[in-house]
Amino acid sequence: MTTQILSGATGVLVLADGTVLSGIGVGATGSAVGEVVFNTAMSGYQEILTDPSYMSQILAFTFPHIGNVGVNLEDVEQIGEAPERAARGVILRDVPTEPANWRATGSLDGWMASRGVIGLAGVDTRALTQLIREKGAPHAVIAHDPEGRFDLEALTAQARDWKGLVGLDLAKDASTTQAFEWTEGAWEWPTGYAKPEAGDKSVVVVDYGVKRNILRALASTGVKITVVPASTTAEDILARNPDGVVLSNGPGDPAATGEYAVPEIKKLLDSGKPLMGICLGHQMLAIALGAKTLKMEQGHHGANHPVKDLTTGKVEIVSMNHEFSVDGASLPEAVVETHVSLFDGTNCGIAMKDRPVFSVQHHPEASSGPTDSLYLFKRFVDSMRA
Ligand SMILES: NC(=O)CC[C@H](N)C(=O)O
Repeated sequence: MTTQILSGATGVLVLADGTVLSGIGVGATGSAVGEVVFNTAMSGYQEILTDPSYMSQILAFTFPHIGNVGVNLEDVEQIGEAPERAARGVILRDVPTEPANWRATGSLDGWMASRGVIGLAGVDTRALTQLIREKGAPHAVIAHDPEGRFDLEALTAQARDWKGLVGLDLAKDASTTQAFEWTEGAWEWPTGYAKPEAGDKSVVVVDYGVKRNILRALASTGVKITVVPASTTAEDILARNPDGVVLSNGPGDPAATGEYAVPEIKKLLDSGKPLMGICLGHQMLAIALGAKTLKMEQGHHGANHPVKDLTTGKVEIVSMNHEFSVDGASLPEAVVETHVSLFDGTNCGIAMKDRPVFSVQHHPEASSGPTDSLYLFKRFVDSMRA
């Protein structure tokens, strides 16, 4: 890969080893440091770019045409007013064209600029993806300057000095600081999927960086939802007398957030209440049960990942976004492995043998991606009603 900046370049990606990719800056100007990951989804860029689990990451889309339909305020966004709680950098093959969609309220470029998301377009994303596949997710700085002034040495040093995601608790920054009731945004349950009916049940969602579509999916079952901060104690959660607890997705290293979250999850387990974990919530539930988590060589980010449900034998195509995973070999006796990735065999789900407690690595709320695993919300709601 090149270490030269092409003439006329207004954006760069500088890796910790000194590799430089240059192209056209889009979105916000300035620079941001993070780990570069690639996402293979072909649609849903607005949902992906507002997923809090991408905090401290720079996202390269493998699909070349991103931004064609612009952005709209009606489609699902995973975060409201806190754009810093998501990916801070985006890498694109093509410069986004003028939006062509009757629902568009603006361009991707303008939306990124207004949210402080720095973009770099016109780079060889296939070569970048191959590099990530060979060497793992590199630490890097993405920078955009309309005048094309880049201090490559300083940017390389910044990338090299960044400590990375291992050991980093980001949930505390992604989480709400106040408990609140979620009353908005139930959607119509898609046809063809048995709709969970929660009746008068209530849940507490522990927000480690929760995607709004998890709340919307739950709201669609009729359940009463209280969202609480990541640092909430089990005592405070149980004092709300919920019928079940959801441990949300979120950014960062599960072992780091687990330092304060896992002792509380253990107490929630002792309460015997139904528990459902998603992604970071899955990883920390596994730690609470005695398993280990690892930084993956190849993370999973996309909307086309095959996962096998080992209890039914069915394969579901799912949305994925993770760089850490539960070490399937470390699962304790009390736990069964319920799902595995058909890409690399990594663990994608667990359940307790004797309690209504389960979790998955993938995203049943989709957003973006297919809805094959929506049944998991039904499994959870049914366990609260049982
Ligand atoms: N989507 C998530 O919750 C991600 C969990 C965790 N931060 C990981 O990268 O593995």
